[in-house]
Parts: sequence; C-alpha cells; structure tokens
Amino acid sequence: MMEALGVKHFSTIDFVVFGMLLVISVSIGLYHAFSGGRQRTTQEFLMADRSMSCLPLALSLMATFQSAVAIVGTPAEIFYNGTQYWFIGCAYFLGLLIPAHIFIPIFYRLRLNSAYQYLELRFSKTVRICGTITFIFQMIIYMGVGIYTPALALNAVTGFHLWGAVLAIGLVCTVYTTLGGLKAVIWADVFQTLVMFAGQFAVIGVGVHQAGGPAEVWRKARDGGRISGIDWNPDPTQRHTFWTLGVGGVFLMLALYGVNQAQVQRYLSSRTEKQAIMSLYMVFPCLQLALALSCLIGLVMFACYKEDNPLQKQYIAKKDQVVLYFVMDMLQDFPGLPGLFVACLFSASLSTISSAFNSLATVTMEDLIKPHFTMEESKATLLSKMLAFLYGLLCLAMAYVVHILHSSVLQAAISIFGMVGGPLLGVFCLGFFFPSANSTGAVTGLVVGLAVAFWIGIGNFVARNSAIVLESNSTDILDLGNITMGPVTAVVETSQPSILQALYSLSYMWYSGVNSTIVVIIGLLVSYMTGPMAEKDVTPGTLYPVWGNLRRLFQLRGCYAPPAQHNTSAQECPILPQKEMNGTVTKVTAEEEQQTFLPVTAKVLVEQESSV
Ligand SMILES: CC(C)(CO)[C@@H](O)C(=O)NCCC(=O)O
Ligand code: NA
Repeated sequence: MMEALGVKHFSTIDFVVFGMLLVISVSIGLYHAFSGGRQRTTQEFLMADRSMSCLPLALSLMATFQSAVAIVGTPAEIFYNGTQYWFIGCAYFLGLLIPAHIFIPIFYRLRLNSAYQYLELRFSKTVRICGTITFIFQMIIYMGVGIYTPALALNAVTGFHLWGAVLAIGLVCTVYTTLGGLKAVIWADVFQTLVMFAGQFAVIGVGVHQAGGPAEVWRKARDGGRISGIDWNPDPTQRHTFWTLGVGGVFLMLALYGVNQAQVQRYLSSRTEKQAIMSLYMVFPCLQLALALSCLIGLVMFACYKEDNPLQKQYIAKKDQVVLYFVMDMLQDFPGLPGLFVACLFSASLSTISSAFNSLATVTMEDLIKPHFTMEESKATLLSKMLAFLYGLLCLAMAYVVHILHSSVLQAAISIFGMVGGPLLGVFCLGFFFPSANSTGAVTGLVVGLAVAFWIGIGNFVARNSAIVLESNSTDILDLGNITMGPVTAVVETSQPSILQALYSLSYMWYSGVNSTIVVIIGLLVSYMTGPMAEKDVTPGTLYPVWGNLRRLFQLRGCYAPPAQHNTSAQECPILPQKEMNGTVTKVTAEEEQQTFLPVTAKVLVEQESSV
C-alpha cells in the first residue's frame, strides 16, 4: 500500500534519538534497582515505599492511560470527523474532582495495598477475587492494543519490522519494571511524558509552518467543516455529542482515574493523602494539554492535506495510520524529528505497558497469592518480579491477538474501558454509596453487568461490520442501474431500527455509564431480595456518607449565614474547626471556610495519620 509514495526511512540521527529513549528508560530501572532499598521488599517494589510526591505522580497518572492509541487515534479522529471529540475535555472536571474528594480519602485511609482489598473489607473475599480477575482481564486486553498500535504504525510507514518493534517495547518495559519496581515505573513515566509532549510540539510546529501559519490552519479547517460547535443532540446513539462526551466521559474517567488499580496504586504510593489529592488537581492541566496537542495535530494535518486525503489515495491502509504518514511526509527534511516523534509514540506506550505490568503484578500478589499463602518477604518480592516478567510475555501474546482482530484503536480502547471498567466502577459505587448492598448483590451485579456489556459491545461490533457489508452491497447494486431497485428496498427494510439495533448502536462513550448503572441497580435489587446489609455491620471507613456530608454542608451554611452568630454556635456546629485563643472562639475567615468545606473530619484524620 505504501508503494505509492515509497516507504520512508529513518536517518542515523533518528535512530540515535529513538535509541536514547530506550537507553534512558532502562537506566531509570537500573538506578532504582541499586538505590534506596534496592527493591528487596514488596512495599518498595509495588508501593514505592509510600513515599511519592504529587508532581511525579501527576505526570505518571496521565501517562498510564495515554498510550500510542491516543497519540495516533485522536488526531485521526479530528482529521476525519472534526473537533467534536475535543469536548471530552469537559468530562475531566468532574471525572477528576470526584476521585479526588470521594474515592481517594476512602482508599487512602484504609491503608490498602490494592484497590480490590476494599471490596473484601466492604463485601467479601469472593467480591474481591471477582474484582481482581475482571481488572486483570481488562488490562491484558488493553495492553495488547497498547503495544500493537505503535508497532503497526511504525511498520506501515517506515517499514520497521512489526514484531521487532513489539519485542522492543515489551522487552524494554519488562526490564525496567522488573528491575526498578514502581519507583522506576513512575520516574520513567515522568521522563516519557516529557518526550511525548516534545514530539507533539515538534509536529505541530513544523506542520503549522508547512500549512502557512496558524491563521491559515484555522481558515482551512473551518472551510473544510472540521470546526464543530457543541452538539446538544440528546440521542444516546450519536457517537459524539456533548452528552456522550461530557457526561458519558465522566463515567469513563471515573472507571480509569477512580477505581482502576494502576491509578489507585499511585494514590496509595503517595506520601500523604493531600499529595494524592493534589496529584489529581495537577493532572487536570496536563490532560487538557495532551488533548489539545493531539487535536491540534489533527487540524494541522487537515490543513496540509485537505484535498489530498492519504487514505483515499491509498498511501495508507487504515485511518489510524494518517498521523505517522503525515510525520514522515512533513518531517523528513528535519533530521532527528521523525525519530523524536517515534520516540513520542513509544514513550506513550512504554509508560502505559509498564504501569500495566506493575499493577498486574501487584494485584496478583496482593489479592490472589498473599491472602492464601504465607511466604517470606524475599520470596514474595522475587515472585512479584517473576509475575511482572510473566505479564510481559503475556502482553506479547496479546499483541498477536490484536493483530488478528483490528478496528479503530481509539474506539477499541475506550470500548474496553467501558465494557470491563464500567462494571467494576459499578461495584465500587455500590460499596461506597449504598450501605444496604451485600456481597451476593455485588457479585450478581458484576456478572450481569459484564454480560450486558459484552452483549452490547459485541452486538455493536457485529452490527457495524454487517452494516459495512450491506453498504458495500447496496452501492454495488446501485452501480448496475435502475433494474435493481428491488434489492435496494429489501436492504432498506432489513435495516429498520428495532429495539435491539438501537441497543447495539448505543454510543461507545456511554458504555461506562450504562454498565456501571446496571451493576448498581441489579446489585441493589439482589441485595434487597437476599437480605440487605445493616449499616452497623459494614466495616467502618468503607462507606461514603452522602447524607451526612450534605447535612454538614447545610449546617455549615446555616452557622455562617449571619456572621454575628459565630460566637454562639460552637456547640451546634461541632464539625467546624474553632480556633481557641485565650478561651474565646475566634471567627473563621472565608478562606478557612472554603478549605473546610467538605473534608473537615478528613483533615483531622490525615493530620493524625501522617504524624504517626
Ligand atoms: C483516557 C483518555 C480518555 C483521557 O483523555 C484518553 O487519553 C484516551 O482516550 N486514551 C485512549 C487510550 C490510550 O491512549 O491508550
Ligand atoms: Na502511556
């Protein structure tokens, strides 16, 4: 397919730039293997000694779910369908605030080692194991997409050996993850995130220049109909609207940033609860920047190619390849830049795969092995390292599976997050917010949720594929002329929407929201049928007191309404931090009121904990 323009080749300097990425990543692993506690305990290998601060955590949190899939998939989405997808940025507000103020305080104060330990504390061992297995399943499929995507893109455009690239990513990742543990994974994420941004900036810089400046890019994109206003259409089967992206996206973000072990492990590895919360505040601008850069690349590509679509000209075989084609086409006169962009692509994937290896090793150790076998710390650490290595090999195998069934990578990845991550989110929400939910309800909810998720997800896949077949059939028939009107109407009749078809055409952006809601509803129904849990039997600290917090908020307002009442309200508002000075209660300033808004009791707890 590439013959039309010839396969582009890397110059020596490109190989040097790219090689440096691999060497530095491995060096970070080596450094952490021989510094600190030398990775001799599982606390260090899997929890980074609970010593991390918010800045590296923020960059690492972003890197986990930002793989080559986003780097090549997002610009391709904008290039073909316009800027509507950009509105997913609206979902980042609630999608990060909710984990920061609801999920993190619960996880952190329970001093967990894995997110799924929560499920045992709240429900039972069975729920924990079901949760762990679901997570393992999700991450293994996702890793396959994550490792295959950059390798395929590179292969299609530069002729770089496909399985050579897969092996390079898999091996480098396995080495530094196994040697350096979570600390190496997080610090490598920091370095790789910087490389990622550098590569994207370089492409935008050169692309804007080639297209004739920013104003020209804007004009061409607007004239080509690629600038989209917010689409308020409430139809849930529309792929991208404000509702699917901005509201459905919140559930996607909750599944990823709220309850996914890879992220929860980072919150838990934080030095204090406050640092963990801060890291989510800091990841917000980083995510917005990453989204903006990849959307801009899409617009710049459009400005450069407009009438000259490389897919139609058959320079590329798949929509997702347009970015690398563009990079090799535009950057070849700038030695080193193609190498930088490939480094960017590999950085994105390395940081995702390494987080996946480490989190998979953690849950296998903490949730599946440690509760059932007692072993010495040194043995446990060795076993954790072997697990990280084994998951590395498994990841290579998954790349092969993805090689066989491929579709648009961005949609595939987000569908997986919703189909497997959505039901998991549901189980956690059932635990946090519904005291009466019991273990039977949680397990039934999860199983039904997963079944519905796969039914809708696979139904959608099959329906889309048969629609493509129908579409191509009908155009073939139409080409023959008038005589064939009969068959055409037949096609129209068979494609009349039924309830099932409507279900299958649900936007993939809603998967997380719909599937988690199903788990909550089924979970509650079954809990009430099998005997709801009494609130006094629920492990303390595992519930989020929704009503309690609302009531407190209400009382806060009540106490503050007339400022003159401050000195009389000490008794009625026990949760307010009153400053005692010489025996008199002083007024709490507006700023302090802001700070004490929800997590008042939280703060006291954290301060107590961190001083221990
Ligand atoms: C996770 C989000 C939605 C956050 O913006 C985005 O980065 C994304 O769609 N990622 C796709 C999966 C990936 O890049 O591997
Ligand atoms: Na990544």
